[in-house]
Amino acid sequence: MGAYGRLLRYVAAIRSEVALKVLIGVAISATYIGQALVMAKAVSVVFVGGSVADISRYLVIALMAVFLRGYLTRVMESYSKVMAAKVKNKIRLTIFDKILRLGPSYLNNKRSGRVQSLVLDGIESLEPFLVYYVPQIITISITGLAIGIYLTLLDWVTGAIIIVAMLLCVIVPYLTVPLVSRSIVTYWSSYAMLNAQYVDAMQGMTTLQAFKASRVKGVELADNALAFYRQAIRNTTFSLIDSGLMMILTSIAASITVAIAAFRTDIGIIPIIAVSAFLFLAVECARPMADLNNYWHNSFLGLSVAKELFEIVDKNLEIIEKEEPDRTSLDLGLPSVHFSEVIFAYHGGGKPAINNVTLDIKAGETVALVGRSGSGKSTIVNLLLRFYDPSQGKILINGVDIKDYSIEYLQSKIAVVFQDTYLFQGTIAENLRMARPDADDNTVMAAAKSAGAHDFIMALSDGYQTIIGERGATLSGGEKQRLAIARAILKDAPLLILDEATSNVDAKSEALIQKTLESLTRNRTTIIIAHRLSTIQHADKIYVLDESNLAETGTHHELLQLKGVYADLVDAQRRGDGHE
Ligand SMILES: Nc1ncnc2c1ncn2[C@@H]1O[C@H](COP(=O)(O)OP(=O)(O)OP(=O)(O)O)[C@@H](O)[C@H]1O
Repeated sequence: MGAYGRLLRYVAAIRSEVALKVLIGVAISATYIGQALVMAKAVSVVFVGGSVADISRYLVIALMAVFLRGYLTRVMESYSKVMAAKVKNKIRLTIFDKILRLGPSYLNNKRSGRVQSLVLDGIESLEPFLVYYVPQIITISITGLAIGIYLTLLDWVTGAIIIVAMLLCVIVPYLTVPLVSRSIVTYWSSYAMLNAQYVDAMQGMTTLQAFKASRVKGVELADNALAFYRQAIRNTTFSLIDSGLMMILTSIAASITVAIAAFRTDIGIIPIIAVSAFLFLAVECARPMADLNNYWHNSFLGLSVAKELFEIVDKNLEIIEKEEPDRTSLDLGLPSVHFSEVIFAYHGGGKPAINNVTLDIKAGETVALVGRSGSGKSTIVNLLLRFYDPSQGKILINGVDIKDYSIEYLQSKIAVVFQDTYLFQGTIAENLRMARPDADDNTVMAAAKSAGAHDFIMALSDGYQTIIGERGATLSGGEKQRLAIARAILKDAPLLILDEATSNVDAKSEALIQKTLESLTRNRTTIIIAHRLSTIQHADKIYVLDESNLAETGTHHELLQLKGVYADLVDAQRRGDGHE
C-alpha cells in the first residue's frame, strides 16, 4: 500500500472525530447553500416585482445563515486543532517507539538534526492532509452530490455540466502530482539538511570557536539557507500556477453554467428562479473546490515526508526479542556473565571490534576490562546491554543466552555509568529519578550523598530542584559523572558496569568515589572499564584487550609478572606519558 493509503489508517484511528468534522463541514455547506437559495429566491422576487417585505424576509434569513456559519466555522477550527494534536501525537508515539526499538545502532548512522526534523516538523506537515484534506473531500462528496442532484432535477443539462466541472476540479490537481512531488521532495531534503547542519553547528559551537571555524561554518549554513529559499520559491510558483489554473477552471465552469441556464430560460425550458439558483449555487460549488485545492497543496510536504516516516516504521529490527522471553532467571542471586568466543563488527566498521573474546565472570566478582583506546572495551558493554547482537558466539548471564531474556528485563538488571553521561533538560532530582521513578526524596538524597554529589547539588541555587540545561550544560564533567554514579546507586541493579567512571573527576573526588564504589560493588557483579590502572588493582580478575582480541587474563600481580600488554600499560602510565 502506498504512503497515502497508509496515512489513511491514521485517519481511521480518529474516525469519530473525522465524522464529527464532516458533519460540521456539511452544516457549514448547508448554510452556504441555504443562503444561495434564499438569495436566488430574493433575486427572482425582484424580477417578478415582489414586495420589499418579501425581499427583506429573505435577506434576514440570509443574514442568519451568515451568523450561523461564522459560529460553526469557529467551532470547526478549534475542533481541527484538537484532532490534529491527537493524530500527530499518535504518529509521533509510533515513530518514537520504533526508533527506541531500533536502538542506538539505528541512530549511529543518522544525523540527529535530520531525525529531529522528521519527527517534529515532518509529522507536523501531515496535518493538512489528515485533518483538512481528507474530511474536506468527504464533505464535498456529500454536499456536491446534494447540489448536483438538486440542480439536475431543476435542469439536467446544466446540472450535468456542474457535476462534470466538480469532478474535473478533484481530478486535475492529481495530474500535476509527479511534477510537484519532485519539487517538494527536494524542498524537504534541503530543509532537513539545513536543520541537521544547524543542530550540528549548535552542538559543536565550542569546537568551532576554538578552531576559529565559525565563519566557514556560517558561510556553509548561509549557502544551504539560500538553496532552501530558492526551493521554497520554486514550490510556491508551482502551487500558484496550479491554484491559478483551478481558479480559471472553476470560473469558466460557473460562467458556462449560468450562461447555458440563462439561454434555456430565455427559450422557455426552465423558469427564471432556476437561473438564479444556478447563479448562486455554481459559486457555492466552486468555493469548497478552491479550499480542497488549497488543502491539497498544503498536504504535499506531508505526503513526501510520509514516505520517509514509513521507512522507519518498516525498518526491520536488528535486535529481536524472543516470543516468550525469560523474565525470571536474573532474579536468582547475583548474576554470572559468560562471553563465549564472541565476534562482533559494527556496520561499516570493517574489521571486528571484538574478535573471539571469551570472558568468565563469576557471580559477585569485580572484574576489570583494560586495553588501549579502540581495543573493544565499550563494545563489550554495548553487547551486554543488547544494543547489538554478536555476529558469532554467545553471551550468557546466569547460564541463559541474553537473547532469551526480555530486553527490558535484562536492561533493568544492569546499571551503567557511561563514559559520556547524558543528562536531560530538567531538575537534578528528575534526572536522578530516571533510574527509579518511585524513589522518595530521602532515597534520592542518600544516593547523591553516596556518590559524593550531595554537597555540590546543595551549593546550587535551588538544590535538587535546580534546572540543569540540555546535556547538563551547566555542570562540570566531574559533577555530571557523580550524578551518573548516583543514578546507578539508585537503580540498585545486581550487575554494575562502570565505564571510565572516575575519569572526569579530580583526585579528591576520585578518592571519595572510589570508597563509594567499593561499597557499591560489594553486593554486585561488577565490570569496571578503567584507564586509571591504579583504581582496579584489587579487581578479582583483569581482562586485557589488545586490538579487539583478549590478550591476557589474571590479577594485577599475575599480569605484572607476565610482562606483557598489561605491564606495558602500567609502565606507560607510571612514566606519566598519558593513559596509553
Ligand atoms: N558505532 C560504531 N560504529 C562503527 N565502529 C565503531 C563504533 N563504535 C566503536 N567502533 C569501533 O570499534 C572499535 C572498538 O571500539 P570501542 O569503543 O569498543 O573501544 P574502547 O576500547 O572502548 O575505546 P576507548 O577506550 O577509546 O573508549 C574501534 O575500532 C572503534 O572505532
